[in-house]
Amino acid sequence: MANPSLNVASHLERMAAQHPAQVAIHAPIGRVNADGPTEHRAITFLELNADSDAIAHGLASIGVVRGTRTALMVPPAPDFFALTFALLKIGAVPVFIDPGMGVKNLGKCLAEAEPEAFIGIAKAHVARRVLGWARKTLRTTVNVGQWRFYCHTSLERLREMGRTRGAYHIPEPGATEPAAILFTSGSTGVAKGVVYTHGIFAAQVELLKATYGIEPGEIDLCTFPLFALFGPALGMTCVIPDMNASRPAQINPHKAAAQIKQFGVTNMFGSPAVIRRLGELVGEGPTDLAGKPLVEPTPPSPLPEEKGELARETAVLEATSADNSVCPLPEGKGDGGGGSTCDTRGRLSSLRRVISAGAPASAASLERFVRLLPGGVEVFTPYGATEALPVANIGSREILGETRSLTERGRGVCVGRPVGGVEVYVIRISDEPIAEWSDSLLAAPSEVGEFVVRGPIVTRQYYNRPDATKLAKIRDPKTGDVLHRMGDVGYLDDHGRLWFCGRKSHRVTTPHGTLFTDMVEPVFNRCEQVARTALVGVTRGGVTYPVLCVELPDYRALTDHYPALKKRLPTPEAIKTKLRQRAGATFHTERITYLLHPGTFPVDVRHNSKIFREKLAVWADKQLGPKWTPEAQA
Ligand SMILES: Nc1ncnc2c1ncn2[C@@H]1O[C@H](COP(=O)(O)OP(=O)(O)OP(=O)(O)O)[C@@H](O)[C@H]1O
Repeated sequence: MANPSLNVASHLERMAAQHPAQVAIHAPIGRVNADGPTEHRAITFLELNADSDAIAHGLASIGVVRGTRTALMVPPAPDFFALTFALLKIGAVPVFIDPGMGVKNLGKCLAEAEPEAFIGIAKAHVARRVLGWARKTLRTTVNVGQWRFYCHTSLERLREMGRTRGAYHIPEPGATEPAAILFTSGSTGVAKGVVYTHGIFAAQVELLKATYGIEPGEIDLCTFPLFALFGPALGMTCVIPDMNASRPAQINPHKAAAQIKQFGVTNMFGSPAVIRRLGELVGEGPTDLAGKPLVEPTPPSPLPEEKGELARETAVLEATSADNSVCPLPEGKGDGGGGSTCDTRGRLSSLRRVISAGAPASAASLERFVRLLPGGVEVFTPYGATEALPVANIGSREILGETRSLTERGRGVCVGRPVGGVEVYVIRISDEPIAEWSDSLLAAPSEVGEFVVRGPIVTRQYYNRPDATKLAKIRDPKTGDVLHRMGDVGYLDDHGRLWFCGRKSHRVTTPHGTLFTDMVEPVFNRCEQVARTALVGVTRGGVTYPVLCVELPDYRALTDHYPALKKRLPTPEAIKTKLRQRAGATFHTERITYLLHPGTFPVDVRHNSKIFREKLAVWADKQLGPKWTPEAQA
């Protein structure tokens, strides 16, 4: 007996049968108007389902069949949804790669994924042909458009071929049958292709529904392409934003707000970069890349005053977390040049929840953004990775009201409690493969170790990367389960909450102990004289020393906003004095050397937040010179 519910595409079929007239997609016609409504094309569930059926028939007749790996390079517009569901219905294996990772890496990923078919817009085909992407394995190419464009066929032709053939019969998928290959963002090396099975997609849909209480009929502004698939599967109407999906940090917040208001959007999936940009709607001037408002720099203050500063911040925090129902905009900052929409007309009052995934979200940007939301509405920041998502969940109320102040004291970043059905263990840190699970691997309670995840959302392997698979997976001989090593370090607290302390590969092992990036950097990041910091290790004579690279606020934006400040910017020495004061207040940050970085840090293009610490370590090493040691410097 077929089990269609295991195939995510069967949710679309069900919605088309039960709610045929409900809109599945609102796609803007042309650019979105930032000041008011925009004309959108509405596609109902019935239409989307019929379109994906027609395309599925067309694809099958040109040889794209169950198991055919198919690279899909199409922006998240209606065709993307129809094609994704068509491929899933067939049982073909779509390969999703983020074009934002750059042409060189794209080529490597495509070679590794060995796609047999390639469906893309004309631009993607030009790149494919010029750069020879996947030349060895491709058999079938489809141009997304009216014309063939040197491909075997066009999407329009496929539609014509399948239009009269009715529903596509979805074959029964096995729970472990590959459903898609999704690439990681490649922030610690070349991106890896993660093999998703039908069972994993089905579990993710159920977990997202249960964790966030998402109901059919909700309206979603989907600014995160990976989640675009889940909108229709959860019965939500998807509003397509006017943005480059590979550059979420460039989203125009006013356009997003206009769409939220036009459609009464209730749910938003987004990356932390989107949350930071939407926070600008509060209208209090520019923020740095960590989402902190750029404020007038003050000269370094002595330690006793810092205690007062902490108390002041705590009071502000408490006030914020107690009541976010009133938009605390200062007088006169409402509709100024910044175009604030945070007022009685502009609050994003239809939103019921916001889900920010993919990278750490800074507390500062959450703090700003929640001021745009109705009272009681939270921003959730699920923790997870392409290989296992979601693993844990926490909301902005708990972060801003409690955990943030501990983060700033060096305790790591709280990423919440494991979601239902997912178990998280902490094992002793090792860089070696671990073939079999055993309880003897477990770290001591509260010791920082590597997170290991067990559950229905855990993927079992990377495609074509046996070495990476060996390093990341552990088999449990008792149950046959495959557990995933997150490559992240942290610990569990007494309340069962996970505290993320950084990437395992970014830890700095010194003779005085091991330092973890996310236990060190937040201590310094709250200094207003810095934008972000990044901890790296510099090795001299076999000894590794901790070095803190410091990114300064964007002083140009700051002085544009506060011209009077031009003459009062802090000197490098003043900044270092401030950092030293901070370090002295926390036991594990005392022996650090500071290095001011010119310009912005190298970061991932997608989120603008995953710092390439490997690159910074090389830079720091060069800056300090071969003869440097902290002792010699002193
Ligand atoms: N809520 C969160 N808080 C802190 N970090 C997070 C959160 N969510 C995700 N992350 C970080 O993002 C990582 C997962 O990102 P992703 O799967 O996109 O690939 P990547 O790990 O960045 O890339 P690669 O594995 O290729 O280096 C997690 O392992 C974690 O380090």
